[in-house]
Amino acid sequence: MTGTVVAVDGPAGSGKSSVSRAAARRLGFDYQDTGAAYRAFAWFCLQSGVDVKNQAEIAEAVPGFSYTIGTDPDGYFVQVGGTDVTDDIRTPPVTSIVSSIARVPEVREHLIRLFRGIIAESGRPGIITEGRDITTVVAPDADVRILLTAQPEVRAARRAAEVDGANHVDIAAQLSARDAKDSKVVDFLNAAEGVTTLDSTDLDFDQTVDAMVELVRATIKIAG
Ligand SMILES: Nc1ncnc2c1ncn2[C@@H]1O[C@H](COP(=O)(O)OP(=O)(O)O)[C@@H](O)[C@H]1O
Ligand SMILES: Nc1ccn([C@@H]2O[C@H](COP(=O)(O)OP(=O)(O)O)[C@@H](O)[C@H]2O)c(=O)n1
Repeated sequence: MTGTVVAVDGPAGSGKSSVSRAAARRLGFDYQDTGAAYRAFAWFCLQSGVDVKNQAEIAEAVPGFSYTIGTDPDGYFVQVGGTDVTDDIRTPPVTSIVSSIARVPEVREHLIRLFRGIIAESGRPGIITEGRDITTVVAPDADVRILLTAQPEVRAARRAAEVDGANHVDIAAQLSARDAKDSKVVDFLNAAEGVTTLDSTDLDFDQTVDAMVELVRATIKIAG
C-alpha cells in the first residue's frame, strides 16, 4: 500500500530538490526528483545524436530510454542504460536544451507514467516527489501538495552561490528564460486549488525544511 504522498512544485532554484530531499530524510520517506528524468532524457538525446530541434525525432527516441533513479534520500543517483549520469545531467549543454525536450507530449506521457509507478512502488511510509506538474498532473490527489516559491533574485543568488565565479546576471537571465519556457507547458508559478504555498524568500534552508516537515506532519496527524 502506498504511504503518504507529498507533491512539491516550483520554479528553478526555489529549493525543491534540496529541501524535499532533506525533508524526506527527516520523515523517513522516499524522495523523487522528476526534473532529473527530463534532464536524463535530454542527456540521452544528445548522446544518441537526436536532432533536438525536431519533435518527431525526440518522440522516436522515447522507447529506447532506460532510466533508473535512487529514491533513498541518502542514496541519490541517476542512471541511463546502466551509465551513471548524476553529474552530467547538471551540465550547461543539458540545462540549455531540457525545456525543449520537456515540452514534447510523448516525452511527458512516458515520464509521467514512470513517476506514478515509482510513487506506487515506494516501500517507505511516504514519498516526496518534486517537479513542475506534480501537484496538478502527476499526483493531483497527493495527501500534501506544496508550491515552493522564492523571489526571482533570491533564487538566482542561491543558484549562483553553487558555482565558483558565477556571473549572477547571466544566471538570473538563464533561470528566468527557462521558467518562461517551462511555464508555457504547465503553470508552476501560481498555486492550484488546495495547494499550500511555501515562500522561502525570507527563510534559511533549515527553516524551509522545518516548514515542509511541519506541513506533512500536520496532514498525517489530521488523517491519523
Ligand atoms: N531557504 C533556503 N535558503 C537558502 N538557500 C537555499 C534555500 N533553499 C534552497 N537553498 C539552496 O538553493 C540552491 C537551489 O536549490 P535547489 O534545491 O537546487 O532548487 P530547485 O530544485 O528548486 O531548482 C541550493 O544550493 C540549495 O541548497
Ligand atoms: N515535473 C517536471 C520537472 C522538470 N521539468 C523540466 O525539467 C527541467 C529541469 O528540471 P529541474 O527540476 O532539474 O530544474 P531545476 O529547477 O532544479 O534547475 C525543467 O526546466 C523543466 O523543463 C518538467 O517539465 N516537469
